[in-house]
Amino acid sequence: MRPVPRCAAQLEKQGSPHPSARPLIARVWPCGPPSASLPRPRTVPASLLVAALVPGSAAPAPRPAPRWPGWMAPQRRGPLRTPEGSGATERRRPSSTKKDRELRETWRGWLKTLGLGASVVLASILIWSSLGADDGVAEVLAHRDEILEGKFIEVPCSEDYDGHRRFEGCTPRKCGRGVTDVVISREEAERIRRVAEKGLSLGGSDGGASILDLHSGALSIGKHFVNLYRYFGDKIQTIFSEEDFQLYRDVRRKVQLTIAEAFGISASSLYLTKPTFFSRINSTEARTAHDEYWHAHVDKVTYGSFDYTSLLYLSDYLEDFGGGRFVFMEEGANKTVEPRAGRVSFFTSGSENLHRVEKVRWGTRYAITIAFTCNPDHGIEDPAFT
Ligand SMILES: O=C(O)CCC(=O)C(=O)O
Ligand SMILES: [Fe+2]
Repeated sequence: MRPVPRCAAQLEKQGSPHPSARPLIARVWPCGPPSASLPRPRTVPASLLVAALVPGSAAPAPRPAPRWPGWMAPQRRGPLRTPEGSGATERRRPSSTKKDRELRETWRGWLKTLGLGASVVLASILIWSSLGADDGVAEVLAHRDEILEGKFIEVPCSEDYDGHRRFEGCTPRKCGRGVTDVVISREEAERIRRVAEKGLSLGGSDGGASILDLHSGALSIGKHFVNLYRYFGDKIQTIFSEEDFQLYRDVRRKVQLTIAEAFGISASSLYLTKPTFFSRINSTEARTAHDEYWHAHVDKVTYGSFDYTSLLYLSDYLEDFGGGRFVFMEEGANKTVEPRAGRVSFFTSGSENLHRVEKVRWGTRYAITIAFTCNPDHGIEDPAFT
């Protein structure tokens, strides 16, 4: 039996003779990290956390082997031990011994304070790294609570586009990433989220990640996918309405204009490409590779036709779900986008924008992936109410 392909690259290798028969979802979630040199998520052993939080709970450090003369030296610095009540030492240096004791007490106090302070700092660092930024996040590009009119950061283009046919005036020469909260209203986001909810309520993955692709009809069900349009036939007309599809078209058009403006290209040179899908992610454990949405990937590698990727978020980070932030991965300085309903995040699809999604820890996260190609041969029509 042939192994189930996990991504476009594996599908190509298997050479499926009927591209339309391929499980579309196999192109949706990436194969895995493209490079072995990617920063690995940092995890903190629980024992370390406990040790840092509870003074004295750390396992005793192994005692160094006795070494002459160092190991014995501290004993000579202290007062000489004499039989109790003999008073020999006191008689010899009474005032200096009292001072010594006071000095030792003071030092002990200082050391205790210092140790406690260090433990608190260490514990804070460990908690922060285990709960929040699980892969060395250094900077938040877009906070959930801020309303960004348009933030754009240019980054040098990778060479990924050279391996594909170039379309001057469209294929990225200027690369980067942008976030805007003013293109799609929260009300529109809520309406489109309801479309996602009703579609996904017809199925849903056994694992934590489900998709619904209104163009191809792919819908996660259990450990598989069905074609919604074939599976539900005419009943689909009672589930979705023409307004739902009109809403998708409006959103797509607005996002297309935003991308064209940000990258200084004509909107008419961009074509919607596949897959375009709603995603619903919760904290249920993954059951198949299709549920593993968190791997770092490059969209141009994963999906092939993508030149510009956009994500429209339909729920709020820390209100509807925890974890699940989008992370642009950069050496030593990852950048996060915290999802917010109505927030559009867009970027050129090459490896200049290697990214991943943090695992969702609680709640449910909804988003739509809408991408554009410069190659008209890879363009698709808007999803339609058939
Ligand atoms: O949902 C997201 O934030 C990102 C999804 C993603 O990376 C993708 O669809 O390729
Ligand atoms: Fe992606």
